[in-house]
Amino acid sequence: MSQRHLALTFSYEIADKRRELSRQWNGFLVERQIPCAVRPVVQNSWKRCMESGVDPTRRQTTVLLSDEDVQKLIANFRLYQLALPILERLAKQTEGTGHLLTLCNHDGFILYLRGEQSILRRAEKMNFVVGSQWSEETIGTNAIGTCLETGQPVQIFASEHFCEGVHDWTCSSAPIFDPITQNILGVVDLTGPWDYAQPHSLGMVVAASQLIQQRLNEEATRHRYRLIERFWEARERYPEDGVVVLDLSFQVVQANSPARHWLTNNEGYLPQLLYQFLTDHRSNADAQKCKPLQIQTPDAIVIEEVFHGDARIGFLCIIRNKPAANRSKSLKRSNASWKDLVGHSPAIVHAMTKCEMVADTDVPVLLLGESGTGKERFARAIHASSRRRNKPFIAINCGAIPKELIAAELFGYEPGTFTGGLKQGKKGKFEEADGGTLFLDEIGEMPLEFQVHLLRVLQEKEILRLGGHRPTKVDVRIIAATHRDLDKMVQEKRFRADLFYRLHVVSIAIPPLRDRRDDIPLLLDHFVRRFADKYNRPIPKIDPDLKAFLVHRYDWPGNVRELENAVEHAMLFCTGDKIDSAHFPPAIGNAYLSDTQQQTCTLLTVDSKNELTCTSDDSPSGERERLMQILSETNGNLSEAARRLGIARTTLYRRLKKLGIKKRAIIRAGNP
Ligand SMILES: Nc1ncnc2c1ncn2[C@@H]1O[C@H](COP(=O)(O)OP(=O)(O)OP(=O)(O)O)[C@@H](O)[C@H]1O
Repeated sequence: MSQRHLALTFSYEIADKRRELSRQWNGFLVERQIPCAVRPVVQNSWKRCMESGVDPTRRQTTVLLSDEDVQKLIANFRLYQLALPILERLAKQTEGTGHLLTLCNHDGFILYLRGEQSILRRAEKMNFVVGSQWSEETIGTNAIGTCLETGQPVQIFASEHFCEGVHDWTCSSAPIFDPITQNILGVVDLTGPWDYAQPHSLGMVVAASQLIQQRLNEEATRHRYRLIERFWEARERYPEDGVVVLDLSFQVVQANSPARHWLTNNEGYLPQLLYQFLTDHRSNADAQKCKPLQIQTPDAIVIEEVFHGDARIGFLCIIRNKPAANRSKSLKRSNASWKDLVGHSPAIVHAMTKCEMVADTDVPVLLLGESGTGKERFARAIHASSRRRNKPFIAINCGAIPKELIAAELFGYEPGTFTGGLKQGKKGKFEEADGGTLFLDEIGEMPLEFQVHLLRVLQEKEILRLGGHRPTKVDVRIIAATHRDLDKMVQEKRFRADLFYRLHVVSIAIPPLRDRRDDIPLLLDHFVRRFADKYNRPIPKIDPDLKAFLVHRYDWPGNVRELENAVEHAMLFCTGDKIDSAHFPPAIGNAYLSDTQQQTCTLLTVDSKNELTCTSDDSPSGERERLMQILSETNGNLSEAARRLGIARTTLYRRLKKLGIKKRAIIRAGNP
């Protein structure tokens, strides 16, 4: 069903029913003196439901887990055991009120459900049972789903529910947060037939969630103490080595100074190792009821799990006193894929080294940099030097796909899902990239409401095609890129924090060209050779003044892409053996001409005492001193002086000659 069709259905077909229910409900509210205007929280939720195509005529949620899957979720849901005594007590207190008490996980799956049999039977009609999902996406506006979306306690009254099948109910939910990451862990909810509803229900779930939150915080503090205790034990045992303890979200809890030093020099490497450790040695189910595991990595880092009772609570890492920090220096650029990346500036070599260090792992990498700096080039090089190199590299620009199509593009669709869609259905990019790498370019442009779906796929490693019922496992390494400040977007709530942390296990900054001018001559030569080859012609030379301008003074707002296009333009228009400014695109040609004018305005001359002065009236008075200073600093070395002035040596000679500056004046400046 198309968005438009849905919108029409929403507005015409069920509007009457909705109005009738609203009237009854508002009457009920007025009777009890409760304000009854449609609230922004409900309006916003309806908008989200419309946008994600929820069918308002839906009568029940259709996402239901098997008993086995429910047991697995409960086993890994640390909140469950902790909340159980509080929930059991509350269930007793609400007996006879016609309400059902539930605890749901962060995906909105009901894992705990208590209440009277008659109400449970009524609720079954809309699939309100253990294992069913109550996210907004599956069953529209409802307290559980809306609370998960907004992170706020909420009560949703009868016809405020988006889907028809839930109009006879009123529900109240309050969230519980992870004390460390502040992500929502779950939701406590009270649901009952709308005519039994009480505004107090919201207060009750808020009180219950606060009590559970308090238990969680106490537990987190106990875990932190245990981690710090483990740190001190290890510190005494390994006095020569770096010692660091980290919590489950790989945040450093405590580190000694050798470890802090190592962490600064090897930013992002430890989370990558831990991620690899978990992928290689532990499934989630193992994390409980088993013994702590200890391994030593080839670069002499010992990783040991830290347990508290049955539960894993963090990691202890011992960085052996071996110069592991030099590891990056000894790393050889082994693979041909890196040879296509031109650059020898420290900034680019640092980025390449970091990329190569993580290339052969499966950790997600986030590449940060302005447009045209080479992020996709880096992503391809990472893929080509990983063990996935013989599988597909699929790139997708998240900013270039219309919002409505993004789910179909990434997850694919089954036959007959869309009018106008392919008859046989279509694979999404995740399936296309199976076994290989998926490059999510411009990830900052990913619509906020879609981010939760992407996060789920990254966590579950399985996708559900649109219109499909059976999820498909996918094995994909994610590399994402953006020119935006994602940190800031997270603070402004324009990018989900949980997705951000998932994507940026390792983040690598690709510097703009103006911050690595040393690379410009190499890149100019590289592209001149490449286009000479492409257009089958001899290699021309770039005019030295123009080259000096391009290397030292032009700003390159479009970075390497601009440079590449500019050289291709020049190669197309240059027919002789020398490229000059007229062959470059007008923007660069004009910038060069105005730069030359500025340079020649500040003419040098020599006074009667054979000393350098400026003739330009409007030239700054300090100019003379500056030039003398440069000649003095370079000991009269004209090549070096030209380099510092950002002009070609021939230009400096020409000017000196034009101004009649004698060798003697230059030598004097060099030997004051
Ligand atoms: N270090 C490099 N050596 C050689 N070519 C490069 C280098 N960096 C970038 N390029 C070339 O510059 C062009 C732009 O690079 P790329 O598309 O990777 O940039 P980007 O940062 O992904 O840009 P955007 O953010 O706009 O997508 C490409 O043609 C690429 O091959």
